[in-house]
Amino acid sequence: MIPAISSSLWSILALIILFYGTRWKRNRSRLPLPPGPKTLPLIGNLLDMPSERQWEAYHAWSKECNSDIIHIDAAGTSIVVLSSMEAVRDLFDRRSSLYSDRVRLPMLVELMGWDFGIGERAHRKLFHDAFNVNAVKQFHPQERVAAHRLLRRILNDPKDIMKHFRHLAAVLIMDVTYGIDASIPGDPYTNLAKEAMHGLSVASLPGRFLVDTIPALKYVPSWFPGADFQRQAKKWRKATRDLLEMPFAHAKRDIALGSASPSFTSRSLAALEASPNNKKREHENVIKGTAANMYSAGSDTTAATLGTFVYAMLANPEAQRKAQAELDVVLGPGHLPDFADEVALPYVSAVVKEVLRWKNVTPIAFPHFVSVDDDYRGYRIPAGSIVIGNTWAILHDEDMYPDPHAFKPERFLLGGKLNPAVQGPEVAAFGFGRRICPGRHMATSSLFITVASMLATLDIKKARDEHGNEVEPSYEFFPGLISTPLPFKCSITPRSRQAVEAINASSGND
Ligand code: HEM
Repeated sequence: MIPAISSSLWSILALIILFYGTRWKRNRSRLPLPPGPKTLPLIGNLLDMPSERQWEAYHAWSKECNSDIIHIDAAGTSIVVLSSMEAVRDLFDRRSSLYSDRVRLPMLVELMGWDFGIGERAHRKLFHDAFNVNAVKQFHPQERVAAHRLLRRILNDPKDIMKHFRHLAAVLIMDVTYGIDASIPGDPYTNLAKEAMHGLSVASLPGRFLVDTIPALKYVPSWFPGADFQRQAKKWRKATRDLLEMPFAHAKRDIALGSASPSFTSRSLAALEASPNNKKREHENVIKGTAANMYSAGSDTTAATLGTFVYAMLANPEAQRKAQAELDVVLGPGHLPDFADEVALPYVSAVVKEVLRWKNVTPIAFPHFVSVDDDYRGYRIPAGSIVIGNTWAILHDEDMYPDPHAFKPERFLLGGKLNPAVQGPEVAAFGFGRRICPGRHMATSSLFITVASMLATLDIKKARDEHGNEVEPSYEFFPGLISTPLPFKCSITPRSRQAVEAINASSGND
C-alpha cells in the first residue's frame, strides 16, 4: 500500500525513479544482496511496502526466504531487516561504529525540523551521566509520586485510562528533564508535545511518505497537486520547534529567577559554566536537543507500554489475580509497594517483562542507517541502507517464547523465581547497539512501580455494555513507530476500602 498521489506527481516520480534506479544499479558490487521478496524493475518492492504493521510483513518475508536477514528495495532505497538476536548482535553491537547512524528521513528531518537527534557523542555522554543504572535511582521519588498521583486520578475519573497514562508520563518526564510542574490543569506543554509526537511517530516509519524514498520530492511546492505531505509537514514543523524551544526557555527563566527545581536541564546548564566561552552556545544547544529528545522518546513509549499493560490484564485476568495474590502476601492487602519490594515480587516483575514482550510498543525499534558498503555472511549490505532490527520478530520467536502471541508471565519464572535462562525482553524491546534506549533503566523502574501500585489497589476488568455483556477490546494499536493502544473501554475500580484509604494517604497530591 502506498500513499495516494496525483497523476502529475506520478510523472515527476517516474523520472526520479529512473534516475535513482539506474544510479543504484551502477553501484552494485559482486556479492549478492540478502534474499528478499521479488522485485519489479526500477520500483523494486515499492508496491508491496505495507504502510501499517511493517514488522509482520518483514517477518513473513523472512520466513518465506528462510533467512534472518532480508533485503527490500523501495524504489532504490535499500532496506535490510534483521530478525534474530544473532544478526542484530553481529551488526548493531559488534560493528556498532558502522551501524549506529540514524536515517535522515527527509520528511522528518528536513521538512518537519526533527534535526536535534542525540547522535553525537556529546549528547550521549550527557544522557549517560544522568540515566545510567545507578544514577536513575535519583528519580525514584518522582516515579513513586507519579504512580500515586495516577492512582488518585483514576479513583476520581476512571473512564479514560490512556489520558491518565499520557499525563503520568508527560508530568514525570517534564519534571525530570526541565523541572517543570506539568501537573497543573491547563499546562501548555503536554498538549504541545502531543501534536509533535504524533507527527514523529507517523513520519518515522520508513516508507510511510514517498518523499523519504525519493528525497527530491521535498522541492515540490505545497500547492502542487498531490503534495499534501508538504502541508502536513508544515503543521508538524511548528509543533516540533515549539517542543524544542518552549520548555527549555521556561526552565532557563526559572533558573534565572532562582525558582527552578533540580532537573537534567538545570544540572547540565550549571555544568556548562565550566565550558570555554566560545563553546557555550554550542553546548547549550546540545543540552536543549538532548532534553527535547528525552521528552519525545520517553513520554509516548512509557504511556503506550502502560496501555499495553491494561490490554494484557483484560486479555488474561488470571495473570492479574496471581499478581494481586503475590502483592497481598508480600505487602498485606491495601498497602502500596515500593522499589525495595521488587525482589520479593517475581510474578509482578514477570508481568512487566511480558508486557514489554507481548505487544511490544516499538516493534521495529528506531531504524538505523549504514553509510558505507559492508558485507555479512556472504551478502552485500549496500552503503545508504536503512537497517531495521525486527524487535517484534525477535520477541515472538517460537523457539524462545513458545505460544508467543499469548500473554504468559509464567514463561519468565522457574520455581517461583525469575528464570535467568529465559531471554528477557529488554534485549530487544529498547533497541540495539550504541543507539539502545538510554532511558531504559528509568523506563523499567517507573513501569515496575506503576504496575505494582495499580495491581495492589485496583481491579482492571472488561467494561460492560448496557445489557451487562462484557465488551472485548480490539487489542489494536495506532499504526506508527510507537504502537499506542487505540481508544478502548475498561472498568477500573478500587479492590477494597483499605485500597482507597492507602491511595488517599499516598504521596500523590492532585
Ligand atoms: C517503555 C518505555 C520505552 C521504550 C519501549 C523505549 C524504546 C526505545 C527504542 C526502541 C529506542 C531506539 C533504539 C535503537 O535505535 O535501536 C529508544 C531510543 C531512545 N530512548 Fe527510549 N524507550 C522507552 C523509554 C524512554 C525514556 C523514559 C526515555 C528518557 C528518559 C527514553 C529516551 C530515549 C532516547 C533519548 C532515545 C534515542 C537514543 C538515540 O537516538 O541514540 N526512552 N527508546
